[in-house]
Amino acid sequence: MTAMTKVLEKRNFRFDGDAYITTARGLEVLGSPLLNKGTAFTREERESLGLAGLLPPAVQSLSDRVRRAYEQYHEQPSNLLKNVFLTALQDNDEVLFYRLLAEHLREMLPIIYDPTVGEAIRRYSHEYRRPRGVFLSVDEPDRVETALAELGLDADDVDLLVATDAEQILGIGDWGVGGMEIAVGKLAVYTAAAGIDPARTIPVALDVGTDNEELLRDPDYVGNQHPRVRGKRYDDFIEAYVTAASKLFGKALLHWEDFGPSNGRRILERYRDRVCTFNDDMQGTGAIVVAAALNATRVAGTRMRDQRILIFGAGTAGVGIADQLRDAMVRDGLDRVAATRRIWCVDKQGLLIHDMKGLRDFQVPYARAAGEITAWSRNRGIGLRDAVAHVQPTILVGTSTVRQAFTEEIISDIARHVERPIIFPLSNPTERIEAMPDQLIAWTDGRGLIATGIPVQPVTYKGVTHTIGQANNALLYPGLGLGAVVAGAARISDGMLEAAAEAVAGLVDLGPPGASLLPQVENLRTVSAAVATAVAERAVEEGIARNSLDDPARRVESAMWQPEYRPVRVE
Ligand SMILES: NC(=O)c1ccc[n+]([C@@H]2O[C@H](COP(=O)([O-])OP(=O)(O)OC[C@H]3O[C@@H](n4cnc5c(N)ncnc54)[C@H](O)[C@@H]3O)[C@@H](O)[C@H]2O)c1
Ligand SMILES: O=C(O)C[C@H](O)C(=O)O
Ligand SMILES: [Mg+2]
Repeated sequence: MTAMTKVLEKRNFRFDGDAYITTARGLEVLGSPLLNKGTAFTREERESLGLAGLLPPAVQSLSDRVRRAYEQYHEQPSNLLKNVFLTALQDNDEVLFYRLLAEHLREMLPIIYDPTVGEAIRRYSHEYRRPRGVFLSVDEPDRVETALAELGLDADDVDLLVATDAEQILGIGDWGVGGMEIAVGKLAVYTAAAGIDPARTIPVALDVGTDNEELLRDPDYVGNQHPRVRGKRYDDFIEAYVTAASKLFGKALLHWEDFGPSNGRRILERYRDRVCTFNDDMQGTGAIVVAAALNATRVAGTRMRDQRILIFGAGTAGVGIADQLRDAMVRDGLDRVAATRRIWCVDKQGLLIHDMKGLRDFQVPYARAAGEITAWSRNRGIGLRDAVAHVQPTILVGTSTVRQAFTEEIISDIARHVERPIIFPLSNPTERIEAMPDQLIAWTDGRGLIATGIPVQPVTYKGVTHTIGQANNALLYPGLGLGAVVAGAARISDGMLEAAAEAVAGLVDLGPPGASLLPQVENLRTVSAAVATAVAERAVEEGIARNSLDDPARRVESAMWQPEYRPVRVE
């Protein structure tokens, strides 16, 4: 057998609905994280799979293994090492990893996902132990299809691919091949939150080089050590990826994560009508912010159509949020032009104005006419403070990556004009957040309606405990993905995003003072089930579902993979 035909062999197991059937024996079984149960293999399985001498005698249960793993987790001295420990656990025994995560979701989500994942991405080449996912290189566009085929998966074996080119990871910029960790982390959340079967997912690093000087100089860097490729070669590479993924896994959803603003938007526009695809930072974020804004306006007793919205940081997420808030105002009765005019964007060069230099194409719809602001002082652009003073926003969104940009002066100014200011500092990770909730609550004298991108503790102020919702796309994209998979959606429509946002918003009890605007992360499974059902129903209504669904809620429930050990039998 040649080396090539060997790597293209089919995966060494299949699932028959009840048990894994495998051709693997001995160490190969223990080295396969989807099959491995370690000390939980039964005596019969040990005998038939050639494991009898490879394991200590005790036969333990999944809960025994979870208990031990939890103790080991607590022995890790830092969040980064906890992340490394969990990664190793996932690479050893996926069921154990997901059960442990499910039982300690609130505690462990910030370790496998935001904010610790940011540190894991920075340290990727140094903490590197073993690969996970598929690494595609811009220098070898002809190998894209072969590389994806090397997993040995058939067309019906894959539901979902999460790909990143890592140009704008969270708010920490360009981290080259280390971006693989965000694809892996997003997929872990898909499984923990929505029960997407981990065996049916593929994380993909689209390695186009990096402009990060630190990585270019680092002898340990494991990615392509050259500057980012742009222009036609970049586009051809993305095209090769979409073509190969669609050819090999025709029904799979293609999720894009943490691209730079212009590439992210261009890619989405190019492929959104061609394949089932979405950009999480633009669309997932936009939809979760709509959910939080719908609930905030309910608490404030105001209408969506009456909001004045100021977006600070008009990049991928900021403009994605603007688009969906605009659509939400249109649904509340405004025409598109009037809705757009209720949104102001401030970026590095200040308030976006038509005649300014360096305006990016996707920012143009939100740029203000120069005539509109003639009365405003304009020496060196209109910064956030002046824009706030003139606009008096009812909703302030931060997607700028600028820590502490929302100052006491700015927030107090808003609080003087607006009864219940809605303030969402969404930049991740923690070191990038525009203001912490305890500050925002104090500066608005408890009237602010707050949601953040990172997980934060509740804030007690003058006797009221404010629970802070996590306006992170993690509350939305897993259900969106599951709904699309269950429906066999041919594409992801704006209607499906709207349905997802409304489903999330509808799950919250807004009655108690200080109530969170969004569901709590420990309820991720319930949230994702509701989102998936609403999304699948909408896909059917819009005629883009390829599967027929008589009872979408039941189909969603039964599609959810559960972290439990299944029998392993020999082929
Ligand atoms: N909560 C969520 O679910 C969520 C989702 C996506 C992104 N984010 C966060 O939002 C932030 C932005 O992400 P992105 O993907 O949109 O990045 P991006 O690079 O596309 O956008 C950031 C924007 O902020 C602008 N900016 C930078 N410095 C500024 C300054 N001093 N003043 C005004 N504007 C400034 C940049 O010019 C850019 O337009 C990140 O921290 C990311 O983690 C959060
Ligand atoms: O990854 C996250 O925590 C949310 C978002 O996709 C981001 O880029 O910040
Ligand atoms: Mg992101």
